This record gives sequence, structure tokens and C-alpha cells, in this order.
Amino acid sequence: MARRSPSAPNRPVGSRKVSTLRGLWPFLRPYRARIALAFVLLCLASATLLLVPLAFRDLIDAGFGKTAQPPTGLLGGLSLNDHFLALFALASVWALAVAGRYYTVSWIGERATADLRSAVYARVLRQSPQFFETTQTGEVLSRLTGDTTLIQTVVGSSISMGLRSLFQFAGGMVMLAVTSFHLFSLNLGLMALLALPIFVIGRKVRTLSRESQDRIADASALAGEILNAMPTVQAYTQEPAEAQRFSERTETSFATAIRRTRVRAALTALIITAIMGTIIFVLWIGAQQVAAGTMTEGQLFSFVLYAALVAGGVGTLAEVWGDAMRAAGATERLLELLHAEPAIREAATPITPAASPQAAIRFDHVRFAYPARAQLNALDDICLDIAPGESVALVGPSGAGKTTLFQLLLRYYDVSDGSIAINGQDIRQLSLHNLRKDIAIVPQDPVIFSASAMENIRYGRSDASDDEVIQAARAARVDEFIDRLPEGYQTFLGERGTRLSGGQRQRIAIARAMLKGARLLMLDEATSALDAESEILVQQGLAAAMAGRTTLIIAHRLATVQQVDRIVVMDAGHIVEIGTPDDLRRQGGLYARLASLQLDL
Ligand SMILES: Nc1ncnc2c1ncn2[C@@H]1O[C@H](COP(=O)(O)OP(=O)(O)OP(=O)(O)O)[C@@H](O)[C@H]1O
Repeated sequence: MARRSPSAPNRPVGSRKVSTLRGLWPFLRPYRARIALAFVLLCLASATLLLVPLAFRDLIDAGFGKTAQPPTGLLGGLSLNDHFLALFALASVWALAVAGRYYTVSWIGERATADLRSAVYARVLRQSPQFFETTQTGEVLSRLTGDTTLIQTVVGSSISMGLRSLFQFAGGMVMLAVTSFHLFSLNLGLMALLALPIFVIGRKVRTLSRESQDRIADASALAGEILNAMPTVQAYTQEPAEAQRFSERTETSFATAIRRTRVRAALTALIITAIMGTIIFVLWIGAQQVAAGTMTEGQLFSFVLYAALVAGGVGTLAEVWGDAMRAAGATERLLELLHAEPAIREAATPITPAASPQAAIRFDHVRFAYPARAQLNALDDICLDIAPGESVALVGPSGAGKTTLFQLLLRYYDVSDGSIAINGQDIRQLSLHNLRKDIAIVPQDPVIFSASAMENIRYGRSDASDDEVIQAARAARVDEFIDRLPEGYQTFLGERGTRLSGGQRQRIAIARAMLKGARLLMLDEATSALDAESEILVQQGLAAAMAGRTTLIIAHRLATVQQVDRIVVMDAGHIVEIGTPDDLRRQGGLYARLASLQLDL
């Protein structure tokens, strides 16, 4: 069921290298100055934090002001009050530096993620239909939202947390060594001993948390598919079965989450025991040294504070590493989208479209097989000349290749062989923008956006005035039902146009195409969803739109194409007959057979 793009195989965990995060640099580079600022603030905060235990040491060793002040130490011979004032000043500097760093780093995270999201989205919009055949929309959406959020966490907090912890760890270690080298060595030995089991269990937690995320994604993918198919689910009364299927997946994700939580709980117990054990052990040795007079109370106290800082630093680093690994996977998936090359390549130096009021089209020995079915020619040796302003109907049995011809004209796919030219210019030489600007299409299953009727029609030409929109609407007989809507043209048409009938959707699409006013009009079963009465009305509108325009019409019901100049009959990827409706009936071929089935009844 899960379709995957060929470029996004299910990668093994090991290939998610943290170095992938380097791919994010282009999105961070514009904000170099802020990154530097954040770094300075980070250094300031860390340095301040590392001074605090020193201040405490002096305070304790000075007997809280009772004994004579030693002239040495960080705060020298300050009075008790000045001591506390200095401490408070340190705390204030620390607070300001932390707040400033938090703001700057979060800003960078939000900004870079927003840029990344927009860049990926813009890239996806440029992909050819082939891309969307193999990549599920849900997958793209989850990359755009889920993966970018993970990256935001890393850029907007984890990296700075990691750096802070690294400073805290390294600075703390140095200060531990300076304070008491003997205790420091003991501490180091203990930490090394305990690090290994923590590291192993930590890896296990990471694997399990990835697994649990995958299970959640499975459940959401299922829900996404089913929610989009609700009418079908209800028509076949599959609600209980679907609810059951979803709840099974939710149960699996619960079970995985609990397994992770269990391991994580064990890890927490181990870490707390390790940290507290080390601190207590060091305190115990330290207390003996203090009793023996080889160490001051202040030194011991500051040593414990540094040890706590170091332990905190290590804990955070482990967490940040986990985040970074997850973000590396996310970055990899996003960069794949960002670097995906559209299957349709634009000409390096596109030519300017010929300035003719109408379009002539030539299919020259066109052969085409869909990439997904390379061995089967959907079109084979198609040769067809369409004169400027001519209207041509494409008829033939289902699967004959009529829609494929439209897809090739729009350059959703490139021909496998032969060429297509508009006004003598190969369409591969034109820019996609100029080519498609020249074509207005009414598809079989028109798309209505969740916007007002006015905006839906204006999609054909975004700079059209309200009057122009209403004119197009009148021509397509849209006004007949829009006037009856509660807010007229401003009525919201609902998500995917669910508040409209099939025929109404088609008429909106026709109005949209008419508004575009392109030289080439393509209608794919444009009136199939209309009742007989509105079909006649719309046919009149279409006739007006077709006047003076080259028009290609795909039709199953031959009655709708009796007015065209020529009919092209297709079968199994070939053109089998061409001629006026009357000629073709006289020839007694495929068209005559279809016509006698449909028209003579
Ligand atoms: N995206 C695709 N990938 C692979 N094969 C495709 C694809 N789209 C269409 N085909 C195949 O190409 C052939 C021609 O399809 P096409 O849609 O052009 O037929 P049609 O004449 O428009 O049919 P209908 O009248 O039913 O719309 C069919 O055999 C179809 O199965």
C-alpha cells in the first residue's frame, strides 16, 4: 500500500549521519551575523555560570564574613554584603545572556525553517506529474511539517543547548582539575566506568523512539487515506472495520512507545544512581580530606557544584545527540525533495513564442510510453496537423490515448519519439510558462479550491477584473446557479468544492478556462456531468469561447461534437480515421459503428 518515491527508499538507520546536517548551511548562511551574536552570548553565559562556584568557594572559605578575609580568591577582600552584591551581579549577567541567546537562537531556527519549508514547497510545485505518481501527497506533507519541525528543534534550540553543555562540560572539567586534581582523577575514572552502559542503553532508546515514530506515522497515513474516502467507507458500511484497523495500529504504536519508555525509565534510574553515587563518593573522599586539613570546605563545595555542572552537561549532550540524529534523518528526506530534478527539463535558452493570434498544432510521428509502463506505447506514430482556429474532436474507446495526447501537449511528459510543434515551434524549445500560458484546459474532473466562486474562476487569470470574471461566468452559464447562492459570487465553495454538484463544478472550470483566453482550448469531456438542458446552454457558451480559437475536444458522447470541423478517431494509441462527422459516417469504420450505437438509438 505504501508507495514510495524511487528517490526515497527506506534507508537503514546507520545511513543517517549527523554530517547530513551540513546540508542546512545554505539556509543558515544568510543569518551569519546573528549566529555570531548567539555564539558570543553563549560564551558569556557559560563563563558567568562557571564563575558562580568560585564565588561560593570564597564565601564559604571566608566563613561567611566571620573570619578574616583572605586577600586572595576571586572576590578578594570584599565584605559579606559586597560578596552577595557581586553574586547577584553575576546572576543578572547570566540571566541576560541566557535570555538574549534564547531569543537569537530561536529566531534563527524559526527563520531558517520557514525558508526551508518554502524552498521545498516551491521545488515540489515544479515537479512533473510523474513525481506525484510515485510520491504520496501525505508523504510530502509530512516532510514539510514533521521533518521541518524536527529541524527547527535542532537549529532553534538543540545546537545551542549542545554548545552550552559542551562549554559547561569542558569548563567544568578544567575547573574540577584546578580545584582538586586528586578528586578529579577519581571522578574521571568513575565516569568512564559508568559511561559505557549508559551509552549502550541510550542507543537502544534511540532505536526504539524512531520505531515508535514510524508506528505513529503508519497510523496517521491510514487515517489520512480513510478520511479522504469517507463517502465510500460509509456507503460500504466499513466504519467499524476501519475504526478497528486504526485502533490496531494505534495499539502497536502504544506498545512500541511503552517499550521505549521502559528502557528510558531504566536509563534514568541508572543515570541518577551514577551521578548521585559519584557525587556522594567524591564528597566522602573530600570530607576525609577536609578533616585531614588538605582541602578547604569551600574547595569541596565548589568541586561538588562543578561536578553537578559537568554531569548536567553530559546529560544534555546525550539528549542533543539524539535530537541531532533524528534531525539528520529529517534533513536527508527534505534535501531529497529540495534537490529533486523535475523529469521535464526546460530548454536552456527558450525561444519566444511566435506572435500569431491563433495556434497551429503539428504532431509529427509521435510515439509515447508512460515511464511507469515503458514497454507499452500509449501513443504510436501519431501524425496530425491542426489548422489555426480549427476545432477537432478526439473520439475512440476508453484507453485509446486521447487524454495522453493532451498531457503531451501540456508537456506533463515528453514524447518518446517524434515531436509536437505549435506554430512551427517544437514545444520543447519553449519555456513551460509560455507553453502553458497558451493553453486553457477543462479537465475531466475539475478542481475547485476552497475559496469563493469569484476567486475560483479568477484562477484562470489572476489579474482579471470582477467584471471580466462575471462575463466569463455568464458565458459558461455559471451565473444561473451562482445567483441563487446565499452570497452570490462571494459564496465559499467548500473544501474541494464539495458544496457543488458535478455539473456546477464543470461549469466553473469552463468559466475559468474561458477567462484565461488562451490561443488553444482543450476540453476533456467538459460537459459529461451536465444535464441535457444545461448542456445545451453550456454548449452555446463553449461555442462562443471556441470561436476563433484552436480547440481540441475529447468526447465520448458523439452528439456533443457534431459541430466540429474534424473528428479524429483513435484506437489503442493509433489514429484510425480522420474526417468530418458526415464523411466518417459514410466511411463505415469505427466512428460509423460508434455513431450508430449512440446517435441512432
Ligand atoms: N500515468 C500513467 N501511467 C501509465 N499508464 C497510463 C497512465 N495514464 C494512462 N495510462 C495508460 O495509457 C493508455 C491511454 O490512456 P488515456 O488516459 O490517454 O486514454 P483515454 O483515451 O483518454 O481514455 P478515457 O476515454 O477512458 O479517458 C491507457 O492504456 C492507460 O492505462
